[in-house]
Amino acid sequence: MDAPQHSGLAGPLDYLADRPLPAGTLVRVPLGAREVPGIVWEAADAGDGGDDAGGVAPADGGSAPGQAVPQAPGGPSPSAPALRPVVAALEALPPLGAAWRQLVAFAAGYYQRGLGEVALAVLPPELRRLDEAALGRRLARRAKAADRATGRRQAAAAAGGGGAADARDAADAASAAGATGPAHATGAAGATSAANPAGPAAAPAPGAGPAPPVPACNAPEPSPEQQAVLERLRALAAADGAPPAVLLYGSTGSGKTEVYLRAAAEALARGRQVLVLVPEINLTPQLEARFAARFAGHRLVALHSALTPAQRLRHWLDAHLGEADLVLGTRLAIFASLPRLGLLVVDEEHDPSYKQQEGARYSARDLAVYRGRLERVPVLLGSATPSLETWQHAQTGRYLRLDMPTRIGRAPLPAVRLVDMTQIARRAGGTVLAPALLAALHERLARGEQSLLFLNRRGYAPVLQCGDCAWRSGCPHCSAWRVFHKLDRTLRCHHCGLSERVPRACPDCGNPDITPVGRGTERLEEQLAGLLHHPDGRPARVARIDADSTRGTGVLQARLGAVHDGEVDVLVGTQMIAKGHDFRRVTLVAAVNPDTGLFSSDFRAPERLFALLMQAAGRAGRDAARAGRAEMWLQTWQPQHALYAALVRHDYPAFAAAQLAERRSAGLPPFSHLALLRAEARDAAAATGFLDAAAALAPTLPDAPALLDGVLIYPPVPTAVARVADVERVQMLVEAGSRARLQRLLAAWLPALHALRRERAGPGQRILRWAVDVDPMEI
Ligand SMILES: Nc1ncnc2c1ncn2[C@@H]1O[C@H](COP(=O)(O)OP(=O)(O)OP(=O)(O)O)[C@@H](O)[C@H]1O
Ligand SMILES: [Zn+2]
Repeated sequence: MDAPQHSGLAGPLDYLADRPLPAGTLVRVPLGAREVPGIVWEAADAGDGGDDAGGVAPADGGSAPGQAVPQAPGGPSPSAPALRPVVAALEALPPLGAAWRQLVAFAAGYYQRGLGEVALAVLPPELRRLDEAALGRRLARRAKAADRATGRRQAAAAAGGGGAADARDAADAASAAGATGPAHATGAAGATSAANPAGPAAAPAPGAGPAPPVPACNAPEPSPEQQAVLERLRALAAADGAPPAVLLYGSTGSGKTEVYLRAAAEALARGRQVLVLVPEINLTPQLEARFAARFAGHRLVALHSALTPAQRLRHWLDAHLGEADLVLGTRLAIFASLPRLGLLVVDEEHDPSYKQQEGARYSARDLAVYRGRLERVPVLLGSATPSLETWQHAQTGRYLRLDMPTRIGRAPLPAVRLVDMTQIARRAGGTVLAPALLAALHERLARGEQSLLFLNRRGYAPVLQCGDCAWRSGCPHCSAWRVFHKLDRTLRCHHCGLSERVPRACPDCGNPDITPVGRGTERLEEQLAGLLHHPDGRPARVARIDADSTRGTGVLQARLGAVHDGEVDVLVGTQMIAKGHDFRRVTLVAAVNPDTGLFSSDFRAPERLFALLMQAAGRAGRDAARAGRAEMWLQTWQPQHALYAALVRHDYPAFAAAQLAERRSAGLPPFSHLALLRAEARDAAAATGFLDAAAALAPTLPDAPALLDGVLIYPPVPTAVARVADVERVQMLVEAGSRARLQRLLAAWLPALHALRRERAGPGQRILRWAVDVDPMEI
């Protein structure tokens, strides 16, 4: 669905129902000539005859704005045009709770999208396709399976388990109450509050009595720092009102995950559900294993985009029906419906992948903070290198910062060594690794330790070139080079996906001598295989992990398993290997060419590079017994750079202070608030023209002087890769001193841009699409 983003046009529409439907009920409604899924957003007033379903947020609401009937809280007003009836209602499904609807409404408003668009986009696609009968069958099947499981669990509880079964029963009962639908006009609210463990059937209320026992299964004794953090968290959970978001600022390997596990155990013991967000799908299996091992008696489900549609629906229902106690997922899981949510964890909160980059461009991290406040549950943001926004909030006291500076087992952080590449004689083909680094790698091989080589560029070489003429392997459809992949002898564009066999000779002059320029992970792997050997002459076992080498289910997990089992001596990879992994035998991490991150036009590039390198360094020396020898090597042509100087001292606070000072003087976030207007067209002039016209519209808006006070609208510029798949992309930055100002302007301005787009239909004016990105991550 190519739903245009549209603000202000996409509030709920009114429909008729033959009986009162509780808010949060999934329905199918007519929209224009089509039938679309929708959600009852506001139940009609029970006193008005009960024939109005209230506002419905249809999936495509607003794409037919002429249909929009303003929401009339007291039922249809006499002057309103005839309402169309709801086609079907999925009454077997407990309605989506008030908190969930408020989260979605907030996200739609804040990120300037249609309500129905966001609401339906964040539900499992399969759910939208089910009809009442299919859903009924599915729920009946689940109920049967659940009965069997409850029997098993009650037996287990009798044998000494905790209050999980009780809380589950309460949730089941609540779901059942919600599912009766028409008889309970306030069913939605009833379901959410009944599902909260406040009733006698539930586990002890927060703060009642001493801390509940934590299941002891394979849990280490917490360190003093972990202990202190957990005590503070306990106090927060027991206090009245919404707790502040907590930044868990802990070194790599300080045991943050162990804190999540224990905080989760305490929430579970209170009968609550726990949501844990991780930045990348490929980090979910290992974390899932850790949680599953710890919480054997609890239901744990994953929610991410790599699930099959059927799995995603099943897991979503587990969460929504209150049957899953723990939900572990990537950014989309922030919208999971959790009737008894008690704790939100955002691991590696600084990670850019929490920002959705298409459609509704939301930040799952920011929404987690909002959701925590809304539902009055603790939010734990964990990082060794927090985002500067979060760090600033911790400085000003908006978030509570809890520190864990010490690595488990008092292991020191790896020593950081800068290799000054300007001092190393250039050889033909480029120096792969500095001699000192090569020697350090051989030391590890001799001791039977592992090394990680990190290069954030996949493929064999980023470009091929002809030795005779000016030909280079450009992409015909993008302003980018096509990357040479040697293994399957292709030239591939990483932007549009175009893949072709490598030509035998230069397509322009016929010269057979075309050569790779630069180095990607494939080439690094190949070169290392010839360079590295054990003391007895055996070649080193080199493996590679990047998006190319790990296609296919299970490949990545198998390869990671080989590293954990010691079957690999040197692991080469992209940022996929830098994050999260708890490798025990790695004592050397090297960044082969990190400088590329220093000179980006994006003001967040240094922040991202610093975090990535700190995180990569954190993969070394995680086993205290070997940590004394752990090293992080950086090959750089910029040895004096302040970023590296801070990295050598492991000094995130100094780096953050310097960056924040720069941002303050440049008026950049977190000291200002940004939105990007993007336009795409076949022709760059049309995209630029649209944005210029949009900028010209702003001062003509009603109340423009007040709206534009303290707001800067910059001239449109091409994006970093300006053309992708023959589409030109231009963006325009809008900067405001406060969030509220930015929101006010966008809410008034964007609706006018829909009209503008329709007007600009002339030759050379047409754009393909436009969108707004609030709090953009990449500039
Ligand atoms: N209290 C403890 N006693 C002993 N071992 C512990 C303790 N806490 C954590 N560990 C172990 O220390 C290692 C590092 O812990 P963990 O993975 O939780 O760190 P982290 O802070 O999440 O790391 P990173 O941010 O680098 O991913 C793990 O192997 C974990 O099992
Ligand atoms: Zn391309």
